[in-house]
Amino acid sequence: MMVLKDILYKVAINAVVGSTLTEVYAVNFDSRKIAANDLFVAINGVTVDGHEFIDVAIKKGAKSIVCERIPEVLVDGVTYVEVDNSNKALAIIASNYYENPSENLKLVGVTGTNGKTTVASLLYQLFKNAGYKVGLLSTVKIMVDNVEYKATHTTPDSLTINKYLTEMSVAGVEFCFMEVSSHGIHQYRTEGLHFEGGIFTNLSHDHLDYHKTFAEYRDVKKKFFDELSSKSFALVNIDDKNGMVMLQNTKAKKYTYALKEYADYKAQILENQLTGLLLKVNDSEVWTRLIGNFNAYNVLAIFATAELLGLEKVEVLRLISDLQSVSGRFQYLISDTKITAIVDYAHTPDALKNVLETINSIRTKNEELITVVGCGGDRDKTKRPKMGHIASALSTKVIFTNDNPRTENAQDILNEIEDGVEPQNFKKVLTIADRKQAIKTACQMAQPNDIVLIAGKGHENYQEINGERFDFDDFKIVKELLVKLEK
Ligand SMILES: CC(=O)N[C@H]1[C@@H](OP(=O)(O)OP(=O)(O)OC[C@H]2O[C@@H](n3ccc(=O)[nH]c3=O)[C@H](O)[C@@H]2O)O[C@H](CO)[C@@H](O)[C@@H]1O[C@H](C)C(=O)N[C@@H](C)C(=O)N[C@H](CCC(=O)O)C(=O)O
Ligand SMILES: Nc1ncnc2c1ncn2[C@@H]1O[C@H](COP(=O)(O)OP(=O)(O)OP(=O)(O)O)[C@@H](O)[C@H]1O
Ligand SMILES: N[C@H](CCC[C@H](N)C(=O)O)C(=O)O
Ligand SMILES: [Mg+2]
Repeated sequence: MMVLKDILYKVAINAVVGSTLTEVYAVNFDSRKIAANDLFVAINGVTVDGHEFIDVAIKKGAKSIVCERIPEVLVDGVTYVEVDNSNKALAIIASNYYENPSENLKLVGVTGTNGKTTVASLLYQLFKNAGYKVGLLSTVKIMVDNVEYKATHTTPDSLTINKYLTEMSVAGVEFCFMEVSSHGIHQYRTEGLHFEGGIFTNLSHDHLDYHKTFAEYRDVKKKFFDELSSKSFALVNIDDKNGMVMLQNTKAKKYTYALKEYADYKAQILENQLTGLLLKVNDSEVWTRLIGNFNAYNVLAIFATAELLGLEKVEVLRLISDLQSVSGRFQYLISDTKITAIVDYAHTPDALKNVLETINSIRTKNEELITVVGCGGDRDKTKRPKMGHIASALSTKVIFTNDNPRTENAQDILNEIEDGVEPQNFKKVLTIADRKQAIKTACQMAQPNDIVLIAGKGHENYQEINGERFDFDDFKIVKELLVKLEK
């Protein structure tokens, strides 16, 4: 329980009607979850306007309302607080309500189009192996040291973030690594958090349904670095031309990493195999089980972050060589019949291109690369032909199939993917809407030493069709099919 006035500390307020001495039992932004004496924050969302639910919230017992427009008809005994942006206010309220848990641990945010889950999860793993209590907020899962929770978002809402950070701080967690998505920044989910450091992996095409232009998408990411404090570090991939943009206005201490450009942290790929990478990181050699050029960037980011957080270089190198790959990120198995199946979360044109180029750099000419891929519904449509083009150009055979159609017509999505296929590649393409059937066909087509790539869903254990989630796990399915085919 807290007094409204204290919960509103540092919130930019335009107007108040009622008393700020009102007691607040809990904070919520969903009227359906309001209980007696709660504070309801009305948010003008993407689909509906939370202001329409102020009455419902009051009927359910809300005694304080934070909103962008004070309603014309007021209810006695209720305090109304007007702010410019409810999402932003909610984040500051969340920090106040949970007593600023981000200040009790070292919080590092990872942002960029690809590699956030990989970098954050591997940092969690590395610091755990170094003997620390660690937290993780990621697309795949949330970890409060050893306790696992289901993740619903890449970056949860600000109340949820602060709730988990509190749990972490109570559990004695010293370091927390979290993914910071562009939606998260744009909706102020990370506003007001104290970050010890920020990492920028790269920027390429994604979410242009939500952010409209690439410049807007880039500037949202940049805002995260603009808001870091002078005591924090900003670590950016300088081989990506947007790396410098991220550093432009930050007050944080600036560090760069790169494979190509001059940088504070440099890596060179000495060997690139299906079993791992041999890297030269600054002056030291290190072997990692992670596969593919892009993972050289991820490993370098991890090395730099661990050093910036105070770990010894020799120790960090040893820990890097012990890292296990992240579920659904280039996760592979080799069947008894010598077919290699790879499950990867590549769901953007850039990630798909990287994964295919990596496989092509490893496989020999007479081995086929059969790719099974689709695109999610209710998401950026412009990436569909691009992914169709890339998949068909860089594979020897490709089967287009459903990802998560969500509320869209699955066939329309497949048509849009096919639109990107160049005429000379038509002969490589099959379309099998049913994902399981598509994976099965790929496995049946594969000969010994061929590679089957199943891209787009990675760790996901469901397929969402018309708002309903069905059990579906690419890795489990391909594993079972390959075993069956062996018999
Ligand atoms: C498009 C988007 O980002 N939507 C997020 C947004 O919801 P919204 O704006 O649609 O909410 P809304 O339904 O319009 O409702 C507006 C407000 O009215 C309230 N409401 C609504 C109904 C009611 O009866 N009573 C009530 O009070 C709602 O609680 C809400 O506060 O705010 C919600 C609360 O924080 C999020 O859960 C929700 O994420 C949805 C589920 C989602 O799918 N988001 C994806 C796109 C996302 O955020 N992805 C990124 C990762 C992207 C990446 O790959 O990088 C992520 O960080 O997860
Ligand atoms: N540093 C990188 N650069 C380019 N591609 C990468 C990089 N790291 C991983 N990838 C590719 O992108 C895919 C997604 O990786 P990851 O899940 O780590 O990204 P993410 O940023 O967390 O994605 P999301 O936005 O969905 O949370 C991987 O499966 C791999 O194909
Ligand atoms: N975080 C991403 C994941 C996309 C994964 C892909 N399988 C899809 O469903 O589009 C998003 O929500 O856009
Ligand atoms: Mg992620």
